Amino acid sequence: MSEPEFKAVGKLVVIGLGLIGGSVSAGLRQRHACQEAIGIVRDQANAALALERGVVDRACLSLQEVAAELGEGDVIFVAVPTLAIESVLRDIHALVSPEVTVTDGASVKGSVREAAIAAFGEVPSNLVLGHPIAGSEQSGVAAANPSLYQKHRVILTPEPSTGAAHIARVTALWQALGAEVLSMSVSEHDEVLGATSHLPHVIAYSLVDTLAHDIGNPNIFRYAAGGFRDFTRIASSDPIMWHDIMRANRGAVLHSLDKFVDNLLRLRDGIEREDGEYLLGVFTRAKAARDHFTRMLAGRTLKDSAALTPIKFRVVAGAPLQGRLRVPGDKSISHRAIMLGSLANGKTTIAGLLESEDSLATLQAFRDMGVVIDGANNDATGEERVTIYGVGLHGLKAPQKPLYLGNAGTSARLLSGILAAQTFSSTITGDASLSARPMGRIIEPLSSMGANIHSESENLPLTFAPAERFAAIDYQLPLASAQVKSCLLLAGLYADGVTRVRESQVTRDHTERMLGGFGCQVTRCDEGWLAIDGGSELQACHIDVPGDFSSAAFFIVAASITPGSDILLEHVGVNPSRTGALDILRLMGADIALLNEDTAGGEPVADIRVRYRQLQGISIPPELVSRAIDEFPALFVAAASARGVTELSGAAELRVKESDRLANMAAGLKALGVSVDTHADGLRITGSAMQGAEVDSAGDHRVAMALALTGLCCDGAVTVDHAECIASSFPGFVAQAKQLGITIEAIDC
Ligand SMILES: O=C(O)C1=C[C@@H](OP(=O)(O)O)[C@@H](O)[C@H](O)C1
Ligand SMILES: C=C(OP(=O)(O)O)C(=O)O
Repeated sequence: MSEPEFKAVGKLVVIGLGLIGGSVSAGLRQRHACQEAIGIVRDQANAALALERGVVDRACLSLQEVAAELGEGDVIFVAVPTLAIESVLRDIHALVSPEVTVTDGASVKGSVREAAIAAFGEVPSNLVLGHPIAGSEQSGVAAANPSLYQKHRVILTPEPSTGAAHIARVTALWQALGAEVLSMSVSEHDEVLGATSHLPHVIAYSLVDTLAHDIGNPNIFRYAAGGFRDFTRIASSDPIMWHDIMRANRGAVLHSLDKFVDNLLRLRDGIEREDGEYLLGVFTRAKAARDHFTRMLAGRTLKDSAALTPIKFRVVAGAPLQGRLRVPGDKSISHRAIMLGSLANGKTTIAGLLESEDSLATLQAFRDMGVVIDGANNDATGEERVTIYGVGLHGLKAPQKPLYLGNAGTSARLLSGILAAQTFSSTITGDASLSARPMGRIIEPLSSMGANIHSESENLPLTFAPAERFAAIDYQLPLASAQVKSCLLLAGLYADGVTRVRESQVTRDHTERMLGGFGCQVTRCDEGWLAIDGGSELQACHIDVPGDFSSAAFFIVAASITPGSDILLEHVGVNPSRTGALDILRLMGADIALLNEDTAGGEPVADIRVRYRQLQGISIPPELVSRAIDEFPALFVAAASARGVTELSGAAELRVKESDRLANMAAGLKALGVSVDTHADGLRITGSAMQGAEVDSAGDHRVAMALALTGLCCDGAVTVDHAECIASSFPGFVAQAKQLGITIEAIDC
């Protein structure tokens, strides 16, 4: 490694060369990030070992030997067991200049602060308390590892009086070791660590101790398989250190331990009573939480899409598209299957559920309301299935925290219809994009049913309080929206009387169809009114989710614009209320055939064969707009590669999707040299040759995937920034695009 231009610290003195202290010293030495690393050790044997292993430049038996050499810029790192810290701090107070920065690595911060007050009479401004979250069950200088802190977190707990220069120096020290530095208060730190680190150690020690002593059977360890080994790894940690930690953080550890014992007793009771549902509830909730946590650690989180690992797409024109594949499950149908399965009586199974950020947000929301959802697991045929143990219309439980719906508009609006009618309060939140989307469209009709909804300027967060009365309404939809229609049909399940809704344009009818599958008929009355009876119970069923037409649309356009292409997309949902894009593309001259037409779970499905044919610009018939609403980003790319002009009007809704899709697609296409004029509710695109450039998804999954398609007909590569947002609907987009022969790379930023 090359020598850095400046040293993070001057001289480093580590008092206590165990795993923690030894790794700091070895790491800074290896990175040439300190002038000299000096270890203060107990005895000659440890001194010799530390020197031999290259952990320090110099080893001494007492601080006194080096104290006089130290001044501003130097750092003393205290890494002795927690209960020995006070006497070390007394030595430092007596021997060392207050200009020297002092820090520590103890797991409990409250007791170190008390030790400092006992030793110095206060927490001195040169003492920066810290804790690296990078322990291991190994101990001693022999375990010192220069990379131990790489990509780990270090929590500093500075006091208001701590000197800024000292904090900066300690921060630089940890950053030089590759760690991420966070800051929190002493009490917050001890509470969090009590629950997440100290409690698991108590449990691991206790479990091994129970098996070792109480059962008294030596064979027990001989046959202890993976589970035991994985679970008890930390019971091999240094007993003295953990003895000290438990005593030092007694209050917080007892608090977490009481909660755990209480939960364990309830689990014991559930096992005794053979309460399968309770056991499954605990286990599936725990598995979901643990999987969520694993995803978070991997940087793939159901959180703000800003927290996903950033990627760019790079696409270049290449060979024709060839081959066949099945796109993942339909997003709209997946949301509804989770919702209705949760509200049904009995066990619903779902095959082909979409596992994307949006649908998983819905799934998590119902888990947060006490619904047991298991899977996806392989069934006997090898197919992945999700099982939902429905709680009935009135069985949801109050969530303990706001329901976080990420980027999912469908989830927010449909769920609102359900939450507005519950007897408990709840709040829904979302990422920045979802928080900017209009919610007045559902607040207004739900409020007229009696719902009690609070929001600032009709945006998320929305808070639902129990309604005094919840009554059916007749509602003529003022805009074309399947989400609003579905929200009201779901609310209608809970309302007194018959709820009626009427739409003036066709929108997707998955809710109506699926309610029928759950045994609750939505009646189609005269003059286009849909009616649902309040109090209709839902009966669990099996749902087969077809491939998502909106995801397939990207490949349909890709094959239509790439000369020589011929692809087959299998088992795609072709519900006529969704396939306006097929009509539009056919009007433009596309060669698309539906084969093997069938139904699955009450939805029409087919294999879609697409062959290249030169497209022509058209004026898009207004009656097709609501049936093609999500496919416009892809259709705009078809228009850009077509001969002539394509015009669209009556599509103002595109401005309030995950982003303003008219503006963002126009910006992307213009950057490639296409002539695009936008107006309030549409645009005009003149097909032309395109030049590769860097374009931006604006965090919108459909814009990201549509702009990627432009690379197929550009002269030069197209790079799409902020492409990680595709996880909302189609996490496997790149892999499937490659499978069809598209030359696309996802580049980590
Ligand atoms: O009901 C649904 O599943 C959806 C309806 C449409 O939204 P609007 O109802 O806002 O048009 C669509 O854009 C969205 O992707 C999914
Ligand atoms: C608009 C979309 O979804 P939602 O409204 O559920 O965020 C979409 O997927 O294009």
